[in-house]
Amino acid sequence: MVTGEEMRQIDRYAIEEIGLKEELLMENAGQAFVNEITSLLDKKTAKIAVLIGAGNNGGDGFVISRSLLEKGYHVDVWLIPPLEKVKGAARYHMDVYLKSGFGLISYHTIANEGFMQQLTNYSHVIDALLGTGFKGTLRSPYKEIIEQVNKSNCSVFTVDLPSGITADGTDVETLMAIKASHTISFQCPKLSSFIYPPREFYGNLSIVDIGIPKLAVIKVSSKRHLWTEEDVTRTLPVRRPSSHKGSHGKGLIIAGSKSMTGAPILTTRACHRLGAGLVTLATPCSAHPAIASQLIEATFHLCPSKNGEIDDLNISNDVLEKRYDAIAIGPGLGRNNNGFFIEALIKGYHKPLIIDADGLYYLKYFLPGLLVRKQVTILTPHLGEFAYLTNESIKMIEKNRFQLSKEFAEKYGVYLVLKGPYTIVTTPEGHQFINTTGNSSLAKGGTGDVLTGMVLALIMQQKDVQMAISNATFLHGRAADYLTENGWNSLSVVASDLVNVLPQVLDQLQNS
Ligand SMILES: NC(=O)C1=CN([C@@H]2O[C@H](COP(=O)(O)OP(=O)(O)OC[C@H]3O[C@@H](n4cnc5c(N)ncnc54)[C@H](O)[C@@H]3O)[C@@H](O)[C@H]2O)[C@@H](O)CC1
Ligand SMILES: Nc1ncnc2c1ncn2[C@@H]1O[C@H](COP(=O)(O)OP(=O)(O)O)[C@@H](O)[C@H]1O
Ligand SMILES: [K+]
Repeated sequence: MVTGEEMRQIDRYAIEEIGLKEELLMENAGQAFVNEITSLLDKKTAKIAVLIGAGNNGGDGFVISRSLLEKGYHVDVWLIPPLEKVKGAARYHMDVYLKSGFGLISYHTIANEGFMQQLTNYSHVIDALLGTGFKGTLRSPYKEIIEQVNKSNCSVFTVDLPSGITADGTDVETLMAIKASHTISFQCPKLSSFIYPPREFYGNLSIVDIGIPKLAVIKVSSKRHLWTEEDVTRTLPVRRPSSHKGSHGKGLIIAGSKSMTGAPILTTRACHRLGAGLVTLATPCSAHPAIASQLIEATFHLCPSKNGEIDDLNISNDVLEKRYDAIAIGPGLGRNNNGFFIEALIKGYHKPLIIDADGLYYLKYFLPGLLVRKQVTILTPHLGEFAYLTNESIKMIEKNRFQLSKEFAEKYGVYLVLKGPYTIVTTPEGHQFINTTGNSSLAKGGTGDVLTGMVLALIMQQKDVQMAISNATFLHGRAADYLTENGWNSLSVVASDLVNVLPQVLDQLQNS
C-alpha cells in the first residue's frame, strides 16, 4: 500500500533503474484496465464516454479507448485540455490512438454546456481525468465536469483512483471527487482507498498488475501491507494430534465490574472459541456471581472489590508469570479506582500483555513505563481511545491514521491495533498491516471485547505476534461478514453472534 510519492518512486525505479519504458507501462495499465471491466460491459447496449485529462492518467485513457474501440465497443473520447497540453508518454499514446484511425471530441472547443447535453446519452463514464498527480483542490473545468458526472445516471469506472482524491487521503473539508462504482488501481493499492471518507468514492476496488517488477516495489518498501485471506490460511496455527490443553496457552483476562458484566464474558468466550487451552478470568468478587453464571469453561481469580471494580489483583507478578502465558486487561474494568495494578503489570509481568478499553484509560498515566518495558505489549484502541492516549483530536487521528499509529508504536515499542473500518496493526518497528474484513455491523458495543479475547487466544498459539494479531483481526471481521452474508441484517448483529459463528468461519477458511 503506497502513498502518491511512493508510487512515483516505484514507477521511477521501474523506468530509470530497470529500464522499462513508461509507454509500455501505460500500455500494460490500459490493457489491464480493459481486461478487468469488459465482463461488466454489455457490448450491444453500453455507450461509453472516456474522459481524458492532461497527465498520464489521461494517457491510460487513450490506451483504454483504443483497446475498447478495437474490440467493437461504442466509445466517445472526450479530451478535456487543449491537444497541445498533452505531453510525454500520454502524448505518445494520444498519437497512437489518433493514427489508429480514431477520433476525439475536444471539450475545450465545446465547453461545459455541450458536455452536459451529451452526458445523458451515455450509460458509462471511464474517468481518466486525474491520477496520482492530483494535488490541492479541483480546478476548473475538472470541478464542473465531475459535478455533472456525479449528477448523471452513468456508472463510473475510474482509472487508478477517483479523480479529486489524492493517493494519501484528502481533507474532508475540501473533499469533492468523482463517485465511482468501480476503481481499478494499478500495481499497488493507494493509501486513500483505506481511509474514510475517501474510500466511499472508490466503489468496488480491484488492484491489477501492470508488469512493474517486484524489485521496484521492494526497493521503495512502503512498510505497509494488506493482510489477506491467503496470509491467514498460510499462518493460522494448526492443532497437533498429540497436543494437550497446556500446549495452546494459559491465558488470564482481567476484566469486568459490577456495572459491566457482559464485557468479560464476551472476551473470555471469544478466547476459548479461538482455541486457547485454558482461560482464567480475574474479576471483582462483587461481579463474580453474575459473570460466572454465563461462563462454563472458564476458571476464576476473585479480586477484592472497591466501587464494584477491581481494587487490587492480590497476586504477585512472579505467580502470574508462572501460571499464565499471556494477559489481556481492560474490557469492562471501569474507571473509578486507581489502576495501579496495571502499572505493576507493565513493570513486572515479563510476558505478553494486551491492554484494551478501560485498561487504556489507566494506561495514560503509566505510559512512561512502556518506554522501559521489553516484553510484547499490544494496545487495541479505537479512534477515541487513541485520541485520548495521544492528546490529539479524533479528526486529526482520522486524517493521519497511518502516520500517527506508526509514530506511537515506534516511540513506545508496542504493537498498536488502531481499530475501525480497515483496522491497522502496527509493529514496534513501524510495519503496518491493514485488515480488510468486517463491516458496519461491528459498530456496536462489545465487539471490541470479542476482538481482545481473540487476540489473546492467538498470541498464545503462534510465535509471530503480528501474524497472531492480524489473524485475529481478520477472523473477527470475517465473522461479521459471514453473518451479514448469511441472513443476519447488519442492524441486528450483536457481539455474541460473532463468537457463535467463529466455528463456521474457521471451517470455511480451513476448507477454502
Ligand atoms: N508514471 C508511470 O510510470 C505510470 C503512470 N500511470 C498513470 O499515471 C498517473 C499519474 O500521472 P501524472 O503524474 O501525470 O498525474 P495525473 O495524471 O494525475 O495528472 C496530473 C495533471 O493533473 C493536473 N492537476 C493536478 N492537480 C490538479 C487540480 N487540483 N485541479 C486540476 N488539475 C490538476 C496537473 O496540472 C497535471 O496536468 C497514475 O495515476 C496512473 O494512472 C500509468 O500509466 C502506469 C505507468
Ligand atoms: N464501520 C465499521 N466497519 C468495520 N469494522 C468496524 C466498524 N465499526 C467498528 N468496527 C470494529 O468493531 C470493533 C469495535 O471495537 P470497540 O470500539 O473497542 O468496541 P467495544 O469497546 O464496544 O467493544 C473493532 O474491532 C472495530 O474495528
Ligand atoms: K482517475
